[in-house]
Amino acid sequence: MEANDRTEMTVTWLKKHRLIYVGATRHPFILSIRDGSVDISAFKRWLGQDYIFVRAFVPFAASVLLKAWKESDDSCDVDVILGGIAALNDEVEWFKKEATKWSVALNSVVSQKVNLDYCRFLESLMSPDVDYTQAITAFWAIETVYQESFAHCLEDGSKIPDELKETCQRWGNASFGQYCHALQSIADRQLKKASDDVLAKAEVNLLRVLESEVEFWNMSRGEV
Ligand SMILES: Cc1ncc(CNC=O)c(N)n1
Repeated sequence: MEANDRTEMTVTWLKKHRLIYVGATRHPFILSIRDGSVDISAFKRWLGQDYIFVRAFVPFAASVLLKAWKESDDSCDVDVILGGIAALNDEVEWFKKEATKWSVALNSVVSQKVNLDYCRFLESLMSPDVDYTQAITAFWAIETVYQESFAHCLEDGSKIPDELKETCQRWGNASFGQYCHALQSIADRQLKKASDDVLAKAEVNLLRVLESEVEFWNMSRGEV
């Protein structure tokens, strides 16, 4: 590959940073859901913390939508992102229902440091100084880690406990996969025409997302 080949930048980056990507998408927590050995207290911790994260992810998604509307040459981007926001609306309700099922009191969950740091990072990406290319690349990466992780749980040979199937289906289903691919195409199109400076920043942000996702799973297992 030529050093300046910008075709499918996201694919190039995921190859380059494969170890951390695999760390985020094949984490022991995910593997334990897949093989049925998951510690239920870890699952409940994840549920409470992820609800806090998702609530911060909603305004981030809204900021990406705003940037798409202002900066994108293709009005379809707004539709893709709006679809993501609609899914988030369902997701917030799902978390409430799921929390009741597992007796997790969402309003008394205290955000852990890893989660606070990740939410603060999201907030930094909401700044108007961060351009659409950087924002959409981070957005794609965040959604894709969950899609890849939970889709792996659903692959052949899995022994997911019945009561966790819905969780895996939420992010592992085919239509969420298509949505992630649509985000990836948008990110690749934007990265192709970005300045070297924006490209460098987008890659740093991608690494930050992948590291944060690994830490989020570690936290869920009670390891931080
Ligand atoms: C920590 C984390 N990363 C990604 C997602 C998936 N995006 C929205 O739901 C999520 N829920 N939580």
